Amino acid sequence: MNSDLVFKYFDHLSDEQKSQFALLEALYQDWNKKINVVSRKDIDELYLRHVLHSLGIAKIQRFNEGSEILDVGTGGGFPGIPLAILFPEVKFTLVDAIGKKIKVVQEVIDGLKLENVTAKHSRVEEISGQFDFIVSRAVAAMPTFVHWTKGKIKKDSAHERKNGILYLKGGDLTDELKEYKTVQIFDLKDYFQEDFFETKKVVYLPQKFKGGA
Ligand SMILES: C[S@@+](CC[C@H](N)C(=O)[O-])C[C@H]1O[C@@H](n2cnc3c(N)ncnc32)[C@H](O)[C@@H]1O
Repeated sequence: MNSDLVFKYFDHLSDEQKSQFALLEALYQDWNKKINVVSRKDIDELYLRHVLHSLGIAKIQRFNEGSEILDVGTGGGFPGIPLAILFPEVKFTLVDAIGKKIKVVQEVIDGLKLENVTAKHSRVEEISGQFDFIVSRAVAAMPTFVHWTKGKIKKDSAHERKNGILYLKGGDLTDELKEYKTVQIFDLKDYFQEDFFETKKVVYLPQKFKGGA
């Protein structure tokens, strides 16, 4: 499996973007040997389980030039790094509480020569500034996540869709999301045909909602 999987679903990429996507495998293989940030099984399927999954957010929301996106609990750089390659005119801040993960993220940023990404070693609660959208995968249940990110979303929207949270989640979310009346759930199987996406979703929570924190 290689970066062709990405090109299958995302055309109109520049040569630079194509080479950045192609370079991800070597960069992660190399860094993962030194600092384990991606499981062995996942590194063999990097383009499916990490890169394409991260880009699922882009199938739901295209970010406008100049907008600012925060990736909370980015780990090895997901979903932030693939999105930053896809949207070179958008400013990304990738934050994680574990320093060695941010070290890998910084190495990948440098290796790809990405100029639109800042990696920060911090808990998200301590991050200042406001963002158009907050993206994430596999960090916390929605109520905790909403609490952590309170006040970090800009009020004025630069997109047709209201600013808010775009969270990659899987499985049955009925219970976790029951208090959020305005939540919208998008099935990634409607966009990607691989079995991996059968249960995968993008959860969109607009900034203002009833019943939340
Ligand atoms: C399961 S990993 C997911 C990593 C990445 N998002 C992915 O999907 O591959 C969860 C990450 O969230 C980070 N994390 C948890 N709570 C956090 C917080 N309050 N602020 C920043 N990072 C946090 C952890 O350090 C860990 O790297």
